[in-house]
Amino acid sequence: MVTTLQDTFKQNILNALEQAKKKNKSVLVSHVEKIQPIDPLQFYSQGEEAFLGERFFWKAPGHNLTIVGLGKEDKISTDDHTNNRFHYIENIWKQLKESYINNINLDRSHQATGPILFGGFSFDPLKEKDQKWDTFSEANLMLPKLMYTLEEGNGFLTINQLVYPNDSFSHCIKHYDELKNYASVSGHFSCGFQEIEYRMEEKNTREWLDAIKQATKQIRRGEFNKVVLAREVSLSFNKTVDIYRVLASLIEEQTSSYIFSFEKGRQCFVGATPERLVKKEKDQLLSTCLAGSIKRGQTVKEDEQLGLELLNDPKNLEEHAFVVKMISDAVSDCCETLDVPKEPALLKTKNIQHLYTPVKGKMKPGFSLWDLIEKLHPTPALGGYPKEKAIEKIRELEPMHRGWYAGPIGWIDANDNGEFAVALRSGLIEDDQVSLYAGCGIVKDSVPEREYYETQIKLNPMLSALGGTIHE
Ligand SMILES: C=C(O[C@H]1C=CC=C(C(=O)O)[C@@H]1O)C(=O)O
Ligand SMILES: [Mg+2]
Repeated sequence: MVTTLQDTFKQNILNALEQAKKKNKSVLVSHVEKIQPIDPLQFYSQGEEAFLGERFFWKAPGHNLTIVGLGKEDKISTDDHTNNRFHYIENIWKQLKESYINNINLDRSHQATGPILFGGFSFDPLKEKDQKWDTFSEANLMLPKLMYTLEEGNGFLTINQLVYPNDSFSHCIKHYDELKNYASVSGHFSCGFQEIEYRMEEKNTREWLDAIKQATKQIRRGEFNKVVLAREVSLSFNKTVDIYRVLASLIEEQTSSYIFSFEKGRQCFVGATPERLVKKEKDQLLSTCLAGSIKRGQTVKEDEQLGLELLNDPKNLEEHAFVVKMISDAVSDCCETLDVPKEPALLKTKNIQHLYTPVKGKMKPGFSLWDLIEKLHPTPALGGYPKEKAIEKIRELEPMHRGWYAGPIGWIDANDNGEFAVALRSGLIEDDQVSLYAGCGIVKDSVPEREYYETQIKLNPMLSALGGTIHE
């Protein structure tokens, strides 16, 4: 594989063709070039005709990184109903890199350029499948044909092309020229105001409230310490949901969250989550403990008071403490040093404030990003404590199927750098139908009605992006 920022594409194709013929198998050419920054959403929408159902969008909080992928040059997926899926993906990715990327020459100074996998995982591969999530595998990652990266204001275009032994040089060059055209966009995506009508149906609310009562009883009996229980609402719109408007609105409103979309055929999984699962950059590890919530105030003063209340509330501090303990324990084996603040701080999004403890580590050699994901998922911010018991309880008590809600979603590059977030504050869109999900950390002092109110707040980012009403 050859990756370069210079215009050596033709030479790379010649080399790749020679190697493909010699080995009698495909070789990946991943061509990266710096381009004038373009609007990521314009690029995304430009790919609609050719790549609908095979696109992704990812924006990290702030302005540091946005990536948009169009088309699937290769994919790794599994419907394996065991917990082995992270290492399954790791092994196939390793094989892909060995067979395709055999004279790797990456410019390592820019994040998320060259060959990367983007995708996600279901929350629980052992839970029986639900029809709604049929097309989403337990793990689904794609190597895009074409990818735009906006990193710190710099634009890069990556074209990934598998070159086969019988390909002709002219065919390969034509393919490249065609793909490059997708980056010829100008201006900014503007969504304008549009009235959208919808009907909302809450699913199994009574059962959900009962599940909380049952969970708190079992916690008080000492069966386990914490479980996160989620619920679902269904929305029916009077027309097909416009995914660009949803993303544009999330980008504008949810500036401290990861904005993501992953398309699978006619369905699109979208969200704005404030929760990082893990980021790995060389030997630096970052994870986030985010659990414990309170609404935002109407005034600066009220907002500060609510924040202070949260920082001192025993029930929320307990919810948070399980997450800090589990994440610190889970990554400690992989790290030479680990930095975990003793007290949580506040992380505020437009709609909600959370208790927040960042975890930083310097990794020991020999551990991969996949190892970290496997150890961390699900954290007690979306599973519970202890981990296995909590997953069992979710299967038993939660009256719905999570699908990819609360699963890891993100990207990894060819050098094992990457970042995965937890797919919270999310929904599955199919034409004019949307399912939204929100959950709450249940501990011994949880009150069902208060937890219900908390999920209402957590539904608001997606409801607002879809054009819906805010309940606060
Ligand atoms: C499970 C969700 O949020 C988690 C993340 C932050 C705060 C949480 C809480 O306070 O309950 C949850 O653990 C969700 O948004 O669906
Ligand atoms: Mg909570």
